[in-house]
Amino acid sequence: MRVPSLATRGSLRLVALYNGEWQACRRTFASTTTLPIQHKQATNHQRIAIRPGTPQQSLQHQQRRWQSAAAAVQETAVHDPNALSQDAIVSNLDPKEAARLDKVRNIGIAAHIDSGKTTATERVLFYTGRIKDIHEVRGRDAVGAKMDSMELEREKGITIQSAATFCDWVKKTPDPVTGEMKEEKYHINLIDTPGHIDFTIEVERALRVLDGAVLILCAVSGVQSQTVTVDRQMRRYNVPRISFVNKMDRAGANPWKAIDGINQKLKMAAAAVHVPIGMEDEFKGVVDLIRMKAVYSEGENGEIIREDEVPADLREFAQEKRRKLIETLADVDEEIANAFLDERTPSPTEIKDAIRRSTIALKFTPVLMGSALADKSIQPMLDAVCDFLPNPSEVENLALDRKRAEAPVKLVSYNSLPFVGLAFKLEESNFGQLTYVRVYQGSLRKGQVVTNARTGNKVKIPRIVRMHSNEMEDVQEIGAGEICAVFGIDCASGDTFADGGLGYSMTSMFVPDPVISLSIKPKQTKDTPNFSKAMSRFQREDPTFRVHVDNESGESIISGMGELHLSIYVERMRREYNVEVTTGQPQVAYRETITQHVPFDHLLKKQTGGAGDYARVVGYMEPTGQLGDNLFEQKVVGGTISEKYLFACDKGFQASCVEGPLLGHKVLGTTMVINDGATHMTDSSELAFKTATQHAFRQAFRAGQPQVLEPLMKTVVTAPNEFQGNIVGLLNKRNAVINDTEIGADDFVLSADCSLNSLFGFSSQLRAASQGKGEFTMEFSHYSPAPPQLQKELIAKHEKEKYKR
Ligand SMILES: Nc1nc2c(ncn2[C@@H]2O[C@H](COP(=O)(O)OP(=O)(O)OP(=O)(O)O)[C@@H](O)[C@H]2O)c(=O)[nH]1
Repeated sequence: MRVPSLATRGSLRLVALYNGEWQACRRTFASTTTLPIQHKQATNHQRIAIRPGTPQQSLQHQQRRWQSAAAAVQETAVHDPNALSQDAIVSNLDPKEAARLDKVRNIGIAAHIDSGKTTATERVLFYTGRIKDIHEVRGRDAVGAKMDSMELEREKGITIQSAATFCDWVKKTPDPVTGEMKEEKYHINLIDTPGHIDFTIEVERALRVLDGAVLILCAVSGVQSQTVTVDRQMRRYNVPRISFVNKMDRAGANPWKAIDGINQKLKMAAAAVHVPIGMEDEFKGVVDLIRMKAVYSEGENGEIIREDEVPADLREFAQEKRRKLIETLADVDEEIANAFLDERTPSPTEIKDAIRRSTIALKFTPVLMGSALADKSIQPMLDAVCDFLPNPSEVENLALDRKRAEAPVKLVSYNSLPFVGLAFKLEESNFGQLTYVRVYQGSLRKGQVVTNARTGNKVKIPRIVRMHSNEMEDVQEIGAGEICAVFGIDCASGDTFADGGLGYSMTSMFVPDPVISLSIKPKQTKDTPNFSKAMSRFQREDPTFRVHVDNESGESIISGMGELHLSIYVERMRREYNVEVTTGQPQVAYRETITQHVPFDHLLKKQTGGAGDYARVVGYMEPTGQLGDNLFEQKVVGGTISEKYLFACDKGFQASCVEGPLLGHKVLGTTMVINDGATHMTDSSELAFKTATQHAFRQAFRAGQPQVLEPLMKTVVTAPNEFQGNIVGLLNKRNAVINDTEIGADDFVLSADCSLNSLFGFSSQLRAASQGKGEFTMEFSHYSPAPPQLQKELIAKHEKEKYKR
């Protein structure tokens, strides 16, 4: 193992623990070393100490030393990742750099459909001075909210694409002793995400790159189906969240039900940090339970925040909820637990610190309350973002070092370290392709040359902008831990960019498989070039939107996450590319599998003059057990088939799985084992073994009691109670399995598993059965055998089409 780097120069000493010894680091500084190398016995692993120079040295001079030292520390980490921890670097950050990062927040707003994400973001932009007026989603002025910039979003009143913006929030806190107001300015990068599951990739990639999130819940509905999905996505990327119960002005608002939902359905410890003052149309503000102060939103747009004593009629209730908050914190935070055991009431600062610690540790979520539409209590939510969500240096981000067998390396949001950034979203704009980049380490400057880790291509960054919905602001440089967009780089969504020498790449986001597809073609052949352009752009921008040409019919098939998803692209094609298209019936992404163990012994033997084809494969096929990935195994003993030919067999198996024998859909949950065979001295070839395997696969598959599988969707229907009978009837007709029904004061929520196939046209029937008041969401759950009659029909139809061709 290499001795870690050692840097000593002037009075700056950088010492690192290595093999149980403290050693000073020497690297770039070796030639100018003026201090002797330090050797100290130490027992404490993972500690790095960087000591500043003497006070006589200029600040700038010291600063440079700090930066070089930190670069050396990271170099040490690269060679011996165990030599230091991120905490060590962070705790030794240049104080100026640490102060900058402390005031940066990268957050996302995510929630179930229509919970008020865009409306809340509009208020955030207004109160931070980014926009001059407030415009509503589906508002009467027909302008639409700032973050819904796409024409279709404004028309439909839904968010389709996530939109990024940034703002500065000046947090005002009274000094606990003097009562004097202290102002702190925070820089917030914010992404508003869509709620519809059809656009789930937008949430996925936003959460991949954000450090914290605001989970919005509706005060009437509480935890809803997509809240559960968003919760899952937040957990996937370890994103700490604060929760905001919105719509407190609505009739039937009940924030305590929402909090129960977070505790029970999301299994996340949650407690209110607010108590509402007034409810429904009497909602005026909140009691801050940490400081025990009433906070009113006043003025025409709630821009004036007035603090007062807690109203007398709420004091007891507020005390009870404060105790509940402390109790919940005691379960997740040791310091509060100790105070609780000592029967001591923790101070407001202790409570605040405990909320911050446990939120960042993903053990707790503080729950705030307000109403975005009624302009109430949004500023306290912004304060909570600053108080409880992490700054970029408090989040662990790893890259894989490809030069060292993909060993994980911790990235540090430090401007002077080599640059590492992740391209998480692509968008076509009037000025060319726009790539959103999260800078994890180092800074990115205009004109800088960076390397795409996937392709190895070097690119020069021609232009950097900060996005404000669809507007942009040019910047020369963007610091570590921030989000920006760059023009003129060719890449795919999820690519890592890094400074030339670094072989780092970051793991990308989770991309769900499409579940629905339809055939599509332009109505007029003259539109074909524009049609192709649109298709390739949409595919580049959205990894859940796929296009392929069907081998048999020659038709273009688009696939995506749901009917709405595909219909939005069809509509965008018309509006943005002037292409009218004809589409076929939506098709379900079926799968095929076998249900029985089948042995095979297949011989391919052809003699057509010259060298022939010879390959014999023997083995068996069987269900893998779960409907997961397919598996190829070779158990050949005695070398009857060489490695090279077995590799060809594997290829043949993989190719067979792409188009199943029943319907031409993908194969799932099938294992093929080859345990014997025969090879001919001259006639065997890789092609012969690949073909023989494909033949054997087809025959064995048909003999293995094959089945057509269809996607089952987790379906959640919400409607007024009086329509429950009608709706249950509708679902029964579709053979849905009803898992749960929750009856509220006005509405009921029904969860069922229903096949995607039987859900086509469901939305219009639901509307008819509930006087337009019912809503439903669906999300892919799992594959399950299709009903036998449907399987027969599908197979017969496929055979007929094959025969026609
Ligand atoms: N009563 C009431 N209505 C609200 C409130 N906040 C938002 N709304 C309304 O709820 C509807 C949905 O609001 P949006 O802000 O578009 O919700 P969203 O979560 O961004 O929607 P999607 O992104 O499409 O999922 C709009 O009609 C808003 O006016 C609120 O605090 N109170």
